[in-house]
Amino acid sequence: MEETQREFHHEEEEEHADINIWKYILGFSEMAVVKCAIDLGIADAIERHGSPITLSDLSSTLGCAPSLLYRIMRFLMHRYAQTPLSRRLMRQEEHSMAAFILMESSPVMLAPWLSLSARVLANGTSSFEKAHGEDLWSYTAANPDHSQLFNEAMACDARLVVPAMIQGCPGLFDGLNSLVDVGGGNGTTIKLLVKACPWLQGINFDLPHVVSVAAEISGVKHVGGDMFESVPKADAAFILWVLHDWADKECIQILKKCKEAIPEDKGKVIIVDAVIQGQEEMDKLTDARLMLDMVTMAHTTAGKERTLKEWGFVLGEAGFSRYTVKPIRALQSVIEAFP
Ligand SMILES: C[S@@+](CC[C@H](N)C(=O)[O-])C[C@H]1O[C@@H](n2cnc3c(N)ncnc32)[C@H](O)[C@@H]1O
Repeated sequence: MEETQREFHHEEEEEHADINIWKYILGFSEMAVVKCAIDLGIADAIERHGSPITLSDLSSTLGCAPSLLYRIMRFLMHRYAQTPLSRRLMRQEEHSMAAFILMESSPVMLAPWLSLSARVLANGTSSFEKAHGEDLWSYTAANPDHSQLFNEAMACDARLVVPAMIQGCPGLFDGLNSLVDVGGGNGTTIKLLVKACPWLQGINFDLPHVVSVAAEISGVKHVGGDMFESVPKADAAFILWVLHDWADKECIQILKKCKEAIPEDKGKVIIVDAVIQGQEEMDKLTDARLMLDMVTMAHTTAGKERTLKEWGFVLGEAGFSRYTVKPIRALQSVIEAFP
């Protein structure tokens, strides 16, 4: 009996392998076709049409062959309900993720994936540097087009995270008069925060080449600089999706600079970053967080997604006396750290 069960289990595992190996081999097509759909403007054309559209109308609107478009649509329809998810592929939409997909599927960001194994073997040589000869931040400084694409991609995420944070952490910004967003990109995050909490004076702090081209935002001052040297003073420092780009040593240095920027008695640092959970705490976004960790491995020099224990370590080393962690409806959690 036991032998039969073991055989059955083995057969099941083999079948699982037969199916899933194709997901590994062909999985890339998923992002590539989604990019193709954005490039063609499929979701935008359907939205403009205002009601379900026939294949022939859609293909003539887009100016492409119906037979090829049919196969693209068959793939997308098979995968995605043509509702909130497909709307995220529109370029101009509140929850659009088009820029994020275009950034991740750009040749610049795809090239480092090809040398991921070399990085793992060499234990440290960055795949991005191997592909481009410099790290991501030097590359964006020298390539304004890529910098713009990168900042627009980050802004897509900010538009999802900020409402999730405000809903999931009521009172997070109460009692603060000023807030500095460290590594704030083009200022989308602080713009949304100041809009939601109009009593806040906002500072958007990022590298000079990023803030010098950022659009003016009412209630927000753009400041260029280097977070490893100093961070502009404010009642609280906010840092979204920045610390995961760095190794522990750099992460501790950035946190120390954030701590210096806030009042010792009533200041706080608000970190918004992923927390990698243990087996028993897995949720619907666990897989996406593990994928994100692979992205940080491919695209940053020594960044990583951290477990709770790893967050505790860097916060302790940076001199924070206590911290709280709150999951929100996003890839990231909110960590409040107090001096
Ligand atoms: C992954 S992006 C996050 C952007 C933004 N916080 C968001 O999530 O929308 C990391 C940001 O850190 C900035 N950055 C990198 N090195 C920096 C430095 N030394 N000083 C200040 N900002 C830096 C980059 O320019 C980039 O905007």
